[in-house]
Amino acid sequence: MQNDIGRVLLSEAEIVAKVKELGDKLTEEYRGKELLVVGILKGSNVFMSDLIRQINIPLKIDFMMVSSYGNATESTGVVKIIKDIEQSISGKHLLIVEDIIDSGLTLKYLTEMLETRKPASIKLCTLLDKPARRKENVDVDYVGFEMPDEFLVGYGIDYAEYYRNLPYIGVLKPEVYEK
Ligand SMILES: O=P(O)(O)OC[C@H]1O[C@H](OP(=O)(O)OP(=O)(O)O)[C@H](O)[C@@H]1O
Ligand SMILES: Nc1nc2[nH]cnc2c(=O)[nH]1
Repeated sequence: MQNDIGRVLLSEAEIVAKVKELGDKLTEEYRGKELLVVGILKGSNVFMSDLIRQINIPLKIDFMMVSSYGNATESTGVVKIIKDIEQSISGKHLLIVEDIIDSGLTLKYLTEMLETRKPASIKLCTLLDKPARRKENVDVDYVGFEMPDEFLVGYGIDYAEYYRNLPYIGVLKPEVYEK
């Protein structure tokens, strides 16, 4: 698996430091508020697990699972909800956690849909952002790293469901796609 990585763009240590920095900011932002952290599966799983342990106030967690990419490297633009949040979000402060924002199609759809359920607020936190790829304008409140327009894997982010367990973010060697 490690042999398939052409270049490491973000090391494990850089990610750990950034997650701590984000956790400190979120602790201050949500102190005294009823916080529900919602991870968008599957990609956010690794980031979310690390992030919530750096937020030092009471909080609840939930997950949504949506599908927009399948095994493709380009968004299809069609967002399908596979698993929904299992509790009422009315009056709660929602923090949506993503691993990566690319076209913005997934979050645009999700935030508009969740707004109709009348939460107290919705904010977005993503580890990685690729602003050059944006097709829909979404306001992202917390961004770990801005990334170039390359297909990334690792730290929860997959190619054909593999590489999610890499502790760093990298790009694959071109020959991996030819397999
Ligand atoms: O801004 P967008 O272009 O909409 O892309 C972002 C979405 O793509 C990725 O998920 P993916 O569909 O690959 O599913 P996964 O999280 O299960 O890997 C990522 O986790 C975001 O949810
Ligand atoms: N694996 C992967 N999925 C994505 N979804 C949106 N952007 C990306 C990316 O760079 N890599």
